[in-house]
Amino acid sequence: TKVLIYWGTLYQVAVRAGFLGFAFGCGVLLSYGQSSWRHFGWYLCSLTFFHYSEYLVTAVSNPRSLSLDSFLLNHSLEYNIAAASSWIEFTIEKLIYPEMKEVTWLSLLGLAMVIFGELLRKVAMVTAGTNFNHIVQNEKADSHILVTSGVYSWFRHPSYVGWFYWSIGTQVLLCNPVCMVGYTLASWRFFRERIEEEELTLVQFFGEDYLEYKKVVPTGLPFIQGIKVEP
Ligand SMILES: C[S@@+](CC[C@H](N)C(=O)[O-])C[C@H]1O[C@@H](n2cnc3c(N)ncnc32)[C@H](O)[C@@H]1O
Repeated sequence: TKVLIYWGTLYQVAVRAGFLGFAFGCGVLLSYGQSSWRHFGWYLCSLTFFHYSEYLVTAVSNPRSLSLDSFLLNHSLEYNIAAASSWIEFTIEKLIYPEMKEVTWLSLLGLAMVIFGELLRKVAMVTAGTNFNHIVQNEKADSHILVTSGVYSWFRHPSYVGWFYWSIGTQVLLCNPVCMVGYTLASWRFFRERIEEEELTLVQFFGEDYLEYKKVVPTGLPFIQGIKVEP
């Protein structure tokens, strides 16, 4: 007998979505159990929800840019190392000093940061619509317009602000002191560089309009000013 197997893109999407849903379910079980891994359950839910919703919101707000990469699961080697480091830190500290992982108020603060960051990022994606692309565009599409409304009137980079606080929030949630510091430094440096590159292209695309916008609206990230322009 012949068996037809479909290995196309939709299958690949389903595998990732199914895996994220399964891991999210494990997170829910851990969260509601009485085990001391409860806060790790919250973390697992936060992480898998983030990656799943990146795909979902891209599908809704900018479907033409949708691809397997929209899950952001293969962001970078550094991103994967950061994730693995936080699991290792959590496990080691939990073995040596279990009380450290039971600081519920700190985990709740982390969860609040995660929810705030997640919401801000997704609101930014929806607000920018087709102007939002996971891959920073080097050439201006005809349809690309400058977005300055809603959360873009608070910050020039609301989705990066959201992701920044989300990432630190995951480590506050896990009560991981080493990764809290590490994530803050690594995310800050990553976004400082990313914003400079991105604003270089945005000034090329929108000229005076972007410079005016830049005068009025801050980046949203602490101590990051964006590109410097000669007067
Ligand atoms: C991953 S999105 C991030 C957008 C923005 N930096 C943020 O944090 O919300 C990157 C794309 O957004 C575009 N972009 C950034 N700011 C924009 C704005 N104010 N209006 C329109 N497009 C923008 C860039 O050209 C780039 O292709």
